[in-house]
Amino acid sequence: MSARILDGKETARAIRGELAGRVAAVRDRLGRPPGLTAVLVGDDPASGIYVKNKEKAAGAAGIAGEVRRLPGSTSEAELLDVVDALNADPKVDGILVQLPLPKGIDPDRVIDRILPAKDVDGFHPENVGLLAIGRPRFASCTPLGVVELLRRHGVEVRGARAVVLGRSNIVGKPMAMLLLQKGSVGDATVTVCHSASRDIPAIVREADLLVAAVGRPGFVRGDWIKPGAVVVDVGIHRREDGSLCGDVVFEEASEVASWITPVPGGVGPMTIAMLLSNTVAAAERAGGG
Ligand SMILES: Nc1nc(=O)c2c([nH]1)NC[C@@H]1CN(c3ccc(C(=O)N[C@@H](CCC(=O)O)C(=O)O)cc3)C=[N+]21
Repeated sequence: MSARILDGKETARAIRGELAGRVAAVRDRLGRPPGLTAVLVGDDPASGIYVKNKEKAAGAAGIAGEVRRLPGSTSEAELLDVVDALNADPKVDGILVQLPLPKGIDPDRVIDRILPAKDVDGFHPENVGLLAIGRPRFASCTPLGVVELLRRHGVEVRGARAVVLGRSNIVGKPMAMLLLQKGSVGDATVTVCHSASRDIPAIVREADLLVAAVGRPGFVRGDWIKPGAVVVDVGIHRREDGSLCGDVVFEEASEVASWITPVPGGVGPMTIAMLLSNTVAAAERAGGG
């Protein structure tokens, strides 16, 4: 193991601490803390754990975090009514509808219904569009967490050849957009690979920065990594023995990379930290601030 660790757990803790002053200022100005409501439909156990982690982290940052748990039998119309009520609630600055949603509910229709100013996940088309044209408001939390993690470790992205594995709307595409942004966190030369890409190992071997978000355990092998490259692993999978692993074979890649994220303790905690940061930003804008 020669790579240095991009410690997401510690960095997320630091960010929560830094948010405290801004949270206090919101309290002074609005007479209430920033408010975040997560909506969880059904009882997917993994989603339940994530939502609980978010609730805990919100509390630690002085944010009023609430989880609205709805039965798996909830209809799309009922969920849209809940979103409407949260849109209209002045104590709620940020709304997150946990994905995936049960079959029969169209996630696009639900996301489109969230007030863009409360869309702290950054999934609403208006927020995606603002990011695409270089005027980011709320960017998707996972990609945002990745660039923040790199920035705080002094990893230079400018001019780097960045390869993103995966083209999802919530990770791959916004990740590419952020790395492409003009300015401090961006200015990379970005390639996005997906299931139809030819010879992915050859493309990855050119990468100074690799972001793996394919959703397949151990997809990226150590001999794909250019010596000295920076490796960010967005994947999270539970092995049969209960332990967690990512999209990258850590034991192999960490022999070659200069920096690498662990799983767990890398991108996951940063995702939650960015959700809190977006919520505080939403509260700062609330009531014309
Ligand atoms: N609307 C919506 N927004 C999301 O941001 C969202 C979502 N839906 N659906 C599910 C995914 C997944 N996700 C994670 C967040 C934190 C960790 C995290 O903190 N992981 C810990 C380990 C947690 C554990 O022990 O299982 C770590 O990597 O160290 C993981 C996954 C957010 N998601």
